[in-house]
Amino acid sequence: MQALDGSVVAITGGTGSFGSTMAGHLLGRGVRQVNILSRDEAKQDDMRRRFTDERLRFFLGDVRDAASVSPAMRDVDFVFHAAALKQVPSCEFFPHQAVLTNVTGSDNVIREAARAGVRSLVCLSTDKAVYPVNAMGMSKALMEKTAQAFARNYPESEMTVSITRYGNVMYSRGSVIPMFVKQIQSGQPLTLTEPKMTRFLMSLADSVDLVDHAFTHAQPGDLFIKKAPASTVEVLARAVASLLGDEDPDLRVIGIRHGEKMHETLLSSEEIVKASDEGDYFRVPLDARSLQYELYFEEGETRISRSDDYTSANTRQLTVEDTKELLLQLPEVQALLGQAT
Ligand SMILES: O=c1ccn([C@@H]2O[C@H](COP(=O)(O)OP(=O)(O)O[C@H]3O[C@H](CO)[C@@H](O)[C@H](O)[C@H]3O)[C@@H](O)[C@H]2O)c(=O)[nH]1
Repeated sequence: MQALDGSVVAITGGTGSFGSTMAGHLLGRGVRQVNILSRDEAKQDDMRRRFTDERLRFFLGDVRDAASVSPAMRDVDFVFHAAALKQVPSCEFFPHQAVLTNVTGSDNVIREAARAGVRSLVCLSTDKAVYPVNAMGMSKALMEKTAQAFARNYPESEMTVSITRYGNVMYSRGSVIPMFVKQIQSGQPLTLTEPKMTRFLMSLADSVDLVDHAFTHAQPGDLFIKKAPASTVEVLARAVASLLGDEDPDLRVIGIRHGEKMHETLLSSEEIVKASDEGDYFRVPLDARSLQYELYFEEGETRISRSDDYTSANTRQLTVEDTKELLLQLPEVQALLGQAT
């Protein structure tokens, strides 16, 4: 168990919603210093003013440029790698940009962190990396492979690299929940891509817990998944509308967007057979075999057992009432309804 108290943590993409929430959480946990690496000086300035905490240090840089990553890694114990291009439609139109940031950039972060003597690095991934159909998911899948290859190829490294994989984070910037809120507030119909499409729903607080868990429990190359319920897009729209007092919202179906799946997969059946169930989490250990498969043949490594994928269609399905309950736990929804605690 590696304690975070008194340690120095670097967060790539540290001004984004994940990164900045994680920073606030870590400051609360008593870390000595948090290095924020990001590209946008205006967002850094906003964050500096918002936090007014001397333990925050800001580094301008881009994960694509290894030389700009290295200063943020100096004397760092833990790294949370959240920098990414993560909008599905924009990555679909500019896939090579996704490769540069999500694959090459991740490789740079892993190398620079290892070189700087970091103890543990957690990479942030997404359900869209499993059986990927869009460029964002494909690039994140390659990021996962890059992290696992580091663990496999450098077993002597002092650094533990692990991965956390999430479903949709509720109320994240540009996502469908704040969009539904705006549509209701301005009296417009709610636009549904496909009413029966399902998504895993997680809060930002849940995702921070998952990173914390990985920092303190990971073995090299581990992949962690938090179990989560799911709802259909229609249920989500009705729940948001109902919270805002509209029990019979006007729904308009606009059709599936570029690169979208009807249902997401958090864990493939191939991963499930290797995973251990740790209560709130699944943990998938690294397949640490080398390329010399014949060495393992005799030991009968193959353990094939039939299993289903863990998907947003077969996890616990939320009703409108369940979804409302989940939404009411979000600080953004509490603020919206004037119930901030
Ligand atoms: O007008 C709209 C827009 C979206 N949706 C649907 O709502 C769901 C959620 O959409 P959105 O909030 O845009 O999230 P996703 O497209 O699922 O992907 C988001 O969530 C991923 C996992 O958190 C992140 O990795 C991505 O960056 C982010 O775009 C999907 O089923 C969409 O089809 C609608 O019904 N109507």
